[in-house]
Amino acid sequence: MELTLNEKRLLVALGPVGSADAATLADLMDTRREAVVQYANLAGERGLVDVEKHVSRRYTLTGEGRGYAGKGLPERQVLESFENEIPMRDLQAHPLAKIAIGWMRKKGWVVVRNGVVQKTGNAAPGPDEAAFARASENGAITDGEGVADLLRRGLVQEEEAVTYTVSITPGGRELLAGGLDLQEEVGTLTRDQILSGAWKDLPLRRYDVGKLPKRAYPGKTHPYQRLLDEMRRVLLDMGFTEIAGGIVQSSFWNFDALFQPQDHPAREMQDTFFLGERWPLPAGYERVRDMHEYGGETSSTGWGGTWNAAKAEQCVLRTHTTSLSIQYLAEHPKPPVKAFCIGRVYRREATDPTHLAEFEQLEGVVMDDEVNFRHLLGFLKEFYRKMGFEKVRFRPGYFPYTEPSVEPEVYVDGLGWVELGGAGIFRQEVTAPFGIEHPVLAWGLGISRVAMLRLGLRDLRHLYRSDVEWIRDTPTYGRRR
Ligand SMILES: N[C@@H](Cc1ccccc1)C(=O)O
Repeated sequence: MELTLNEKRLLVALGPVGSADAATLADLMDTRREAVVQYANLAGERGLVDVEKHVSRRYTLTGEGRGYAGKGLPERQVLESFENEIPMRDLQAHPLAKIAIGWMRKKGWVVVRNGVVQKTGNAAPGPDEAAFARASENGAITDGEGVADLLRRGLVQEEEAVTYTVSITPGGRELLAGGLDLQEEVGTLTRDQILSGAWKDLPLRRYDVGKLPKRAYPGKTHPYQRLLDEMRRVLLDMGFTEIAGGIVQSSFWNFDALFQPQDHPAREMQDTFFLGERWPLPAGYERVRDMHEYGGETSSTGWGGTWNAAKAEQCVLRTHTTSLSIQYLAEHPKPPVKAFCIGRVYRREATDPTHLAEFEQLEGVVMDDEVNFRHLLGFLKEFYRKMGFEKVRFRPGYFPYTEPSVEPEVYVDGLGWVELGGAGIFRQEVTAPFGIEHPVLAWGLGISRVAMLRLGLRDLRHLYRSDVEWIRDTPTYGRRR
């Protein structure tokens, strides 16, 4: 490709000197330093110049440092403010006392006896003071003894200065010797030039369209958060109300209200995070108790045995968001209800690429006059389709609170069928104690898995890491339909 005019001008400027830093060249060429670096990089790719980057560090006074400039470090100023000794209480009146006293003692300049500060007679300036004096005088210093101390105290700050040296190569010399056509190039065309066809004869500036621009990294939402927002949008668009609730729940709401027997294995210590706290049982809890013990007023026989109120009062980190669904239903026992919740849940699991002790669930309930199992399957299919999963199937499942119960699965290329949660119709053992008389469709979906699949991750843990590279490289896809 042909040289740009700017590269040619760079070679012409470099010819007599051979090598110069970018700032000098910018003066010579009457342009900005950044522009010179850009031209030099272009010419460098063609082997016409060499570009060398130097990074140097220097240390300049901070605002606080400037405040002491010329007067000395606080400990020196305070030390010089009294003769041989002074009562601590008087010394504390000095405006710099707070900073200075510690340093004076640390440096062995003073000792404190019976509330009196006494000079030790030993107060030679250390390398930090010498460095500070140099910085005060010159405004900046290069690295050296004592600088690290000043840096730690926030009296100086590090600054990086980047300079570039550009040198012409033999290839560049040869080209220059052959003579360069320095005709101005045209970077923009006027309407007239286009209409008259004059553009065909103009020396047009050339662009390398194959070249990638410098990447910009504007702030952006975390890919996982974006997916959660997308799911929320899907549910809101389907007419659902969003609900939320605390992470800490009583066992009553997390288990008992859902007809989970008190000796159910999920209620063991190794599956659930139990907390020391207890919550009082809600009014009307007796109906839940009766349901567990003998089926209450329904045809159910319950689980039998004696229901233990103390066990129900014990708090847990919610193991599923179904604990929120049932509370919402208890407060809204009359149809229609369409509610969902996106929330984090906690289980005592050994952590591995597909299991975490905390993850998100998307939970929902639909209650209405005539809703049935087919509506549930239809809803789940539609939700997954909107999330980009076309192939969905249902396997029979079991949950103590639903009958029938299913486990939805989606098909993912390369992985096969992946289980993504549970769903079903609440049993009368769950609904009756709260006076709910209509069918309730319910589901709880593990959405970290969905996100993992959508984002093409192999490890669930990645979602919760602040891996800046990954966040930068993950494109912000448009919404899927
Ligand atoms: N709570 C179940 C999911 C579920 C919710 C609602 C009904 C049925 C199943 C789980 O965490 O796996």
